[in-house]
Amino acid sequence: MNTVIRELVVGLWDLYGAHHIFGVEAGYRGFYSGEPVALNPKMVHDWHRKGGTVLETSRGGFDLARIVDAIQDRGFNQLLIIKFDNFIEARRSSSSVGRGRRAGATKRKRVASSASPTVGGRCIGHRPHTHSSGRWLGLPIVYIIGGDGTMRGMVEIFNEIQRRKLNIAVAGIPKTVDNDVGIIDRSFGFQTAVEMAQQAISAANTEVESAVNGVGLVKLMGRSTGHIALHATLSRRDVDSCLIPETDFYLEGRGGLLEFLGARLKENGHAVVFVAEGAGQDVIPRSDEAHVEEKDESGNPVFLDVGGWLKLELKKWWAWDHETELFTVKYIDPTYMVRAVPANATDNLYCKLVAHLAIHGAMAGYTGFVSGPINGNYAYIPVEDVARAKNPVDTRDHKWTWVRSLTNQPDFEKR
Ligand SMILES: Nc1ncnc2c1ncn2[C@@H]1O[C@H](COP(=O)(O)OP(=O)(O)OP(=O)(O)O)[C@@H](O)[C@H]1O
Ligand SMILES: O=P(O)(O)OC[C@H]1O[C@](O)(CO)[C@@H](O)[C@@H]1O
Repeated sequence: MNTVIRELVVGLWDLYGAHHIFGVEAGYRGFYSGEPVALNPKMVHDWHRKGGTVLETSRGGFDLARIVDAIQDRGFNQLLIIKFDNFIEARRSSSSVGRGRRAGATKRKRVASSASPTVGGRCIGHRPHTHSSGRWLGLPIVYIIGGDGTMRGMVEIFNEIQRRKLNIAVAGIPKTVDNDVGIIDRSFGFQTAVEMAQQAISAANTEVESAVNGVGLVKLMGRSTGHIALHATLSRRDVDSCLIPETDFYLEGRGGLLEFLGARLKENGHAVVFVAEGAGQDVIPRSDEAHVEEKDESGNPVFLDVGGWLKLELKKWWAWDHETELFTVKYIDPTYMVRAVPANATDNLYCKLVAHLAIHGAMAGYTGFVSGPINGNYAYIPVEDVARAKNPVDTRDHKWTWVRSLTNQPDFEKR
């Protein structure tokens, strides 16, 4: 996240002469409840080496009318909305607007503006250049970067801006560590998360190889998709079972996980299980019916803790079936560890590419688009398509087949 902000500020500053750039903190609500923070290349120069997000974050707070009012009233000229809380305001120096592709001769209205730049959420904006006549030369651009929820918010902001006939373009960069945004090849931050997950897996392996009948249980991020668990399994190889939201699994009986782990412990004396946090939600007993409805501030379902549940179930199983034998479960939950670190080299470079792609696309007059690679080709994609698209693990494709052959785990098909 910080790398994208850094690249946007430096790109706007150095490539397009945007010298009044501001950041706003704390989410979409920042449009209407926060004050912008002036940013410049000197200030952000080392942000690519920081984890987390310097401009703070939060969920929820999406109030469409107040957000677009803020854009309109505060004289936002160009905005980059990073993640679901960050906006960078920048300014195009010339030309016409096109929906997801360069419009032909769409005439751009020239709007006088001396308003100070506005930024919503964690926005970064700059004071618009004005022509010596005081006329404003550029076209305001709203850039939005974030996960599937952010993309849905972007569609609403874009449609409202269009409805109000505001002379503001909207651009976006998709981002979520789960890599659950569709159409684009991958989200920045995903490869860093997979790399960080290796540390948890190493620890699990070391612990269980040092124990008698040790089971290493690692719960990885992945609410609706198991990409991190899948890629961590393939890159580590010494995983005995990979459980993801896209596949069901069961514990008891023939072909169940417990039968499989019993055989592994008998054969090797230890085993490692990866479970994505969104897996097993339909097998965990829901003692508190109210819990079924729990949502986070953005309306996302709050999942039951599959890692804690599995740890208890494994312990109960062993106590029941092998009460005289030693057994231990080493449970590791690196959830925030894999997300709170600085971007690795690959992601750092990727952040620069998508950030500059978004700036150039917006400055070239595109609107309602998301920038990102499709089959390795960088593209501008209509935001509605990205907001609608999902990116589940395809359990029929080669990668999942590799996981199945590498772990030899059951197919959990109830017979
Ligand atoms: N359908 C929607 N319309 C408008 N705003 C939305 C919609 N869905 C989510 N949002 C808003 O978008 C923001 C981001 O959503 P959310 O918290 O789900 O994170 P996200 O962008 O999906 O990222 P991540 O995948 O990291 O969780 C939140 O402020 C939320 O209120
Ligand atoms: O920061 P929060 O609200 O706990 O969100 C955690 C969730 O965000 C994600 O990292 C997606 O960005 C999920 O994998 C994870 O469950």
